Amino acid sequence: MLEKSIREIERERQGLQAQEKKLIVEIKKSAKQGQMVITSIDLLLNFLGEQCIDPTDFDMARLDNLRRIFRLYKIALGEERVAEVERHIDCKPQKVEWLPGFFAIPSHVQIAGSKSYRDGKIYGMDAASGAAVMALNVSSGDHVLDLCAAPGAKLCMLLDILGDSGSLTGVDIARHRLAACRTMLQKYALGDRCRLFVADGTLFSLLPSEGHFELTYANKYEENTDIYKEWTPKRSWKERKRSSRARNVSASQLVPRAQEAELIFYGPHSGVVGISRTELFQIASGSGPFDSGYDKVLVDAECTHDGSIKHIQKFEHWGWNTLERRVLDAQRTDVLTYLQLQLLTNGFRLLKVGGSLVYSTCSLTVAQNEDVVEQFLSGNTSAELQEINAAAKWPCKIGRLPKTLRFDPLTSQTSGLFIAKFKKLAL
Ligand SMILES: C[S@@+](CC[C@H](N)C(=O)[O-])C[C@H]1O[C@@H](n2cnc3c(N)ncnc32)[C@H](O)[C@@H]1O
Repeated sequence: MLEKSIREIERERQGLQAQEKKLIVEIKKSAKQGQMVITSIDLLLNFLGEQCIDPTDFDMARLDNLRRIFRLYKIALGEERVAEVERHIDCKPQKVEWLPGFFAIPSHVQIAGSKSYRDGKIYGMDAASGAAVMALNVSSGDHVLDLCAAPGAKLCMLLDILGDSGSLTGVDIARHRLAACRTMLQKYALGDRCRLFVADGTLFSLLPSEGHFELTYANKYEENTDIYKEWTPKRSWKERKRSSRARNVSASQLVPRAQEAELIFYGPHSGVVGISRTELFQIASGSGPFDSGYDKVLVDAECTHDGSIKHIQKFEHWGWNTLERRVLDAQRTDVLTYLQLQLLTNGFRLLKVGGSLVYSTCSLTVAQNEDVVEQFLSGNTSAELQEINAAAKWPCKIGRLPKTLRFDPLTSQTSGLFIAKFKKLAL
């Protein structure tokens, strides 16, 4: 009975896909014949055509059939667990050969209801996003900053790679999104070396806590309210009041100041436990360079998400008429490119000399990618674009600037993503 209805649903889905495909072909034909049937899908095709994707190849039905990708959590524990996942999702996952720990399954197979997912053994993550993390080349002991961290797929992968040394600081301006990120850390038990701040990444100024501070007997047991004890979801009344005061101040201004970064989570080995509030909130002032900056910085910037298949597919529910406002609006793009440049500049300011930064967006527009990179390079003489060595084996294209990379659904069988990597030189 159940099997029959699943089959029916699948048939219906395929029917809808075929209809949609026909519609797109018709739109293209009409446009070619000069009958101006301009619809939002057409606008999207034109928009993508002006960027990197050939609109004659771009078809929604094909995107819908792209494989679903998941990452095996704690791959160091062995890939034999794939057999267990296979039992739980009732489908044989295929290894993504160019990206360790990543597996592909057909798009109709859902992982969210499976036992492997519920038990925190796998999480859904696009392979291009995995590539952005790999490009950063994080090694054990690194102090890493993720400046636009929520909802946290890249943050989790970074922590997984980091293992049991170093630290990770996750920052995001959206409290509810960062709270979801905290839930994810707890689900996957990855939070040991992580601290999360609600803050504006364009102003964030806290350097990594090197974690030299041990929680002494005295400050563990004495009533010293200025020293961070082990994190507990139930915060003291005093602490709740302090953060609500900070929130009110930030709400009354347009953006929070760096000092108003609000700590919403920290693990026992994140360098927070045992230090005082004054020590934690020491501000990196000026434009650097700082000896004590971060070894690696990820700026996975806010963007129009036009390369994200998941995002574009949401317009089927939101209505294609909202596309112009949400994706194609030139004014919104201007605001975003300004934000992207500010995020990149501040992330780079907090980077150690010799350290690396990865800038990525899931937009395919030149304005949000190569143009931002060019502007940034022209104002930062200590920044050098770096070759991403691992990319030699990746199914992606070179961007419009040498050494930058572009993933797109057709070339890479992934969501769209732009990646650029920089090194900070001593001047
Ligand atoms: C593309 S998403 C990041 C995705 C995330 N890296 C991941 O892998 O799950 C961009 C994020 O930037 C955040 N954001 C937007 N403006 C920001 C700002 N000024 N400072 C910090 N984060 C910001 C958004 O709230 C959003 O969560």
